[in-house]
Amino acid sequence: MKTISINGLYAITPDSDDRDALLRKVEAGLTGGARVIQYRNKTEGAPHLEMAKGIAALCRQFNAVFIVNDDVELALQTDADGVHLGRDDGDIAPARSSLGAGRIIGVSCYGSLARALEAQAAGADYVAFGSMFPSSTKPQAPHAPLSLLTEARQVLQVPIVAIGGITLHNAPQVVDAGADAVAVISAVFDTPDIAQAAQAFSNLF
Ligand SMILES: Cc1ncc(COP(=O)(O)OP(=O)(O)O)c(N)n1
Ligand SMILES: Cc1nc(C(=O)O)sc1CCOP(=O)(O)O
Ligand SMILES: [Mg+2]
Repeated sequence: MKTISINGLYAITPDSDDRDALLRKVEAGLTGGARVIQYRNKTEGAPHLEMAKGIAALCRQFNAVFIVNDDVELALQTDADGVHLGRDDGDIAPARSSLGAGRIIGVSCYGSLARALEAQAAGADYVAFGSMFPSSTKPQAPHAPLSLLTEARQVLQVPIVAIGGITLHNAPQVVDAGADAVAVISAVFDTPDIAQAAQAFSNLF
């Protein structure tokens, strides 16, 4: 049985409507050592079920954790390890009823430690803080300071994920501040050598 843990490189897929191209990218990320893959694809009309099923199979092959963004139903349909929920994606309780105790629920907490404490109390399995740095993927994301990670580390029991504008250059600060995992889109997937980028992030842990 696979041990489910949230640490190391947590790679999040870029928007895409090309299944085969996306799967090649994800495979490269896994080859480089990504420990968690989140299927996040805001492209309308993309073959979401087929893409997510393909990524689920790759994650099984590499013994990595597979998380679906936003969509509890898609997580169930693809036998994902869990789901990631933001403030517009529904509450933890109904997601837990659907997913059961064995699957992961991750929750976006932006710059709010209070939200993270609430999420932990409501049964979240990990929390995410961000945006740590300006993000070209999500330029309007609210900012979370590095000191929040350190503060959160002292009071939370669940793993802490940092997200937003994380690069190979600034990731060491995030890890030193207390993150268990770095969630990255562009600095992994918008690079000419995805496996090499993923390996460099993985080497930080
Ligand atoms: C690991 C992780 N952290 C934060 C987010 C952002 O979630 P959300 O605020 O719901 O925004 P969208 O990703 O849905 O645009 C995430 N997806 N993953
Ligand atoms: C999806 C997402 N959520 C964020 C948050 O702060 O909650 S930042 C973000 C984008 C992350 O992409 P990149 O690694 O390219 O900056
Ligand atoms: Mg969301």
